[in-house]
Amino acid sequence: MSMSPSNPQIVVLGGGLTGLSAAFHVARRHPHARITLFEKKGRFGGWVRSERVEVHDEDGNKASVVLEAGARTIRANAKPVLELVNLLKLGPQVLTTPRSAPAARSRFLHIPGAPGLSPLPSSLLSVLTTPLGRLILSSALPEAVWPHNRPADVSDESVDAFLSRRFGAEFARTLGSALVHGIYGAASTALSVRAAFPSLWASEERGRGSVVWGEIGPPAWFGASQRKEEAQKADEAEAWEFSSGTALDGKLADASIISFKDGVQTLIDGLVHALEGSENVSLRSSTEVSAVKQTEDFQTFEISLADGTSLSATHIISALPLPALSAILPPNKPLPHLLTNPFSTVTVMNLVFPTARLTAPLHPPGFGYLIPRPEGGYPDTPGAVGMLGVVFDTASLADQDYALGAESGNSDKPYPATDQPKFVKLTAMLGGPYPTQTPPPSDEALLASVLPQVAAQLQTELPTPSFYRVHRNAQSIPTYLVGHVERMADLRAVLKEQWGGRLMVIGAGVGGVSVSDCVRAGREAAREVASGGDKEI
Ligand SMILES: C=Cc1c2[nH]c(c1C)Cc1[nH]c(c(CCC(=O)O)c1C)Cc1[nH]c(c(C)c1CCC(=O)O)Cc1[nH]c(c(C)c1C=C)C2
Repeated sequence: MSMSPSNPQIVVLGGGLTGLSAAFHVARRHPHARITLFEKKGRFGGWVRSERVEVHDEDGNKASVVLEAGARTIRANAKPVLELVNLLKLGPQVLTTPRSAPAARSRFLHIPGAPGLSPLPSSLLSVLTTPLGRLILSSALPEAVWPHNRPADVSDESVDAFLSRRFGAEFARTLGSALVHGIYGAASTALSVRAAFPSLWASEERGRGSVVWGEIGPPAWFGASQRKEEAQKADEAEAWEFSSGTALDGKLADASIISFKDGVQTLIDGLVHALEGSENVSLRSSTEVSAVKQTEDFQTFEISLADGTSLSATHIISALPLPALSAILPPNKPLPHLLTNPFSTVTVMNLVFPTARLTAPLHPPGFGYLIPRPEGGYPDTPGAVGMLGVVFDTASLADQDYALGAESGNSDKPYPATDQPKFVKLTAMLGGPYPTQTPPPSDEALLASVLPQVAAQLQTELPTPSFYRVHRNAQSIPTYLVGHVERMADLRAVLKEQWGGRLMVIGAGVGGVSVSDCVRAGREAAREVASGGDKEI
């Protein structure tokens, strides 16, 4: 079934990054469609939220600093985001971190119970000389000769089970759990490897049982050159609109990650601005949708709003969290699997420290550190605040911040790259799979618990922060449980057969939690609207 050419009315549910991207791409692709986006809250952007705050120290230094509640950086090769940056003309706002910068090269783990930080190897030499390098080597070498050991009836497993099976339990706990903390804020024992790291799963198949060979195997054996060609063709077919003649040119050469002068919220503000300027789009915040139903011939939806009004639509793109979508579907026509996955709650604590009186840097140069699951597992009862990791934000995002006022002698200008900033920002990430106290501790109590932990991990004395902010991102990141890929295929089939492909379900709950995944999902939904739901979500 294809989009009715006469008067398509498209409703987008949810005003986070996915919903806004969907509305933007639909508006571009279908200029004759009427698009209405509903957002329950009073602001757009969902979990993306940047704020600029003024900080000062006791010596009279002042600065303007950007803090993030959610995502803070984006990979420089994230084509859906680069395209959006280009289309929204946000190139001049983009900040880049070069691949050679410590923030791109140096990462650390803090192993619970052991003092300080352990570097993750970033060169061949460090593979041989660091404890984590030796763990990687002593797990990867046997893996390469370990026979195929995936049971024939296993079509998915947890990240922890997968890594333990191939690389051993210590590797899985130390590196696997830390990685999963840093992306999903979840337990690697629960997360599906096929859904979260499909390339690992595929590598095992390509390598005839060995992930290592699947990753690095000789090209002729595994058809690597053919794969590269296929990837290139797929890329061309995508027809990304950002290749040349844009302000991004040059900026991205040698960049590893990007962000924006005023934070990731720039993407949201750019989308909202563009959509508000579109005649065929209506953005409705503070508006709750209470029910949706579809006529039997699949042609029309009736969308009821909490204020008692309603409207009709030919298509719905839902970018709502799956449980929120479940709550507004007709009770006699539920969709499968919307309530299967749990969500993790990640508490984000932004900390800004004054540095003028420090005699040594607050932390080593690098991106930050992740903290693996403790050897004995997560505690059963809430105790000290469970820490997942710390990001050294100033290392990659110093250009967002600038000195203020006469005392600095550097009024309203970005910190010169050579200057030691007078303030350093760090973000502590807490919660996830650790049990939480009810009621949650106050911000002051949380700070009092986190500061000594961070000081011990960094093996330094911390000055009193000039500023801190706590964001409790409740139920923010879905944990794809084992079997997610198959369940989503089932969901797609039902959407096609029982909803005529006119209800599209996208977003972090379905197909990827990164900024790039969200933008890509919105872009693909716009294409799907035209094809009547034949494309895979
Ligand atoms: C609010 C906390 C978040 C945690 N994970 C995410 C958020 C928003 C989502 C996320 N984080 C990363 C990825 C992968 C990105 C990609 O591959 O393109 C995703 C989807 C990686 C990542 N983790 C941390 C940072 C700074 C980054 C880079 C991207 C980003 O800015 O989010 C640090 C970090 N995030 C979390 C924890 C516990 C943590 C620890 C240091 C949870």
